[in-house]
Formats: sequence, structure tokens, C-alpha cells
Amino acid sequence: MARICVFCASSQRLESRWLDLAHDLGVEIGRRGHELVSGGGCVGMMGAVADGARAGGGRTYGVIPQTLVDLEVADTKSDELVVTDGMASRKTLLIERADAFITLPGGLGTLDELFEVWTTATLDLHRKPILLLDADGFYGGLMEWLRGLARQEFVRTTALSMLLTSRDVGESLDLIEASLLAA
Ligand SMILES: C/C(=C\CNc1ncnc2c1ncn2[C@@H]1O[C@H](COP(=O)(O)O)[C@@H](O)[C@H]1O)CO
Repeated sequence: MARICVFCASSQRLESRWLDLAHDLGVEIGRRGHELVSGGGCVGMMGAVADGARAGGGRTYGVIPQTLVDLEVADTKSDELVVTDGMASRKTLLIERADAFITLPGGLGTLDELFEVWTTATLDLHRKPILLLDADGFYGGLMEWLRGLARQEFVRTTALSMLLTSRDVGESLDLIEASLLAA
């Protein structure tokens, strides 16, 4: 069993294909016996992945700041919900709790979380696998831009190679499980 943290969109105005993707990933995390670690929200893809994990028989662990609890967007169905005093302490707890990270399509919050776990990995502050689930080529533009940064020596190619990528839910979890087994 691994504790897999999923970063994804909180927006409530998304096409159903993104909510379905998050739900499918959650179901597969639960079905494989893993715990879902998440930002503890019940809206958008965040709610879909958590509901999916529970539907698949998995345990869910959420970490959410009090400000978002006050806005009534907390995943109150979570098996364990930790409330923090701010966004920074929330992110620290998420990173400490998880064994691995998967990033689904998302906006600024999702990108912030991806870059935090990725930069800390490049600094060898942790050795937890990080995977970008690039469904429908959502992250194609970002990856192309990052490869350009590597060509110009702003980013090390070893940093780029730390990021696992896949376009598929099952393959993403296969890659994470293989990486955890190899560690
Ligand atoms: C009040 C509304 C939405 C609530 N917003 C959030 N709820 C929970 N977690 C959030 C929220 N906004 C950001 N986060 C964290 O960042 C990621 C999602 O951010 P994005 O900008 O939507 O990509 C997510 O992983 C959370 O940890 C009204 O709609």
C-alpha cells in the first residue's frame, strides 16, 4: 500500500471529461489498495478523485486550511481530514504524508504544488516519485516550454528526467508502483 498524493483542479466549471479522469484515477488508486492523499477539497476534480478513491475501496486522507473549511469546500466524507492554519503548512503536510505524487490537469494551485514537489526533489530534499498525468496532451505546451529551458541551460536535463509522464491512468499507477518498488 502506498500513500499517493494527487494534485488537481478545484474549478467547478470544467468539462465532464476532466471530472471523469479524476474519478477514474481515484477508483484505480482505491482498487489497488492505496491511500489517496489530497488537498481535502470536495469541489471540481478534487472532489471527483476523492469520491472515486472511496468508491474503489480506498482510504482518503485530506489536508485543508481553515479558510477553505469556512468556505464549505472541505471533503467532509474524507476518512481523515486534517485542518491547517494556512496553505503553506498544508502543502508541507501533504508532502510529508505522501510516498508519491500524481499531477492531473489543473490551474495555478495545481502548478504550484507540482513545482514545489519537483523543485524539492531536485534539491534532494526527498526522493519520492512524481508523475505528470498528461491526459489529452493537457501539459504539452508546458513540457515543450520546459524542454526549451533545458536547451538554454536554465533547467538541468536531470531535473526533467525526474518527472515521470503518462497519458493513461493504469500506466501512471504502474509507473509509480515500479518506482516505489525500485527505491
Ligand atoms: C471556494 C472555491 C473553491 C475552493 N478552492 C480550493 N479548494 C481546495 N483546494 C484548493 C482550492 N484552490 C486551490 N486548492 C489547492 O490547489 C490545487 C487546486 O488548485 P487549482 O488552482 O484549482 O488548480 C489543489 O490540489 C488544492 O490542494 C470556489 O470554486
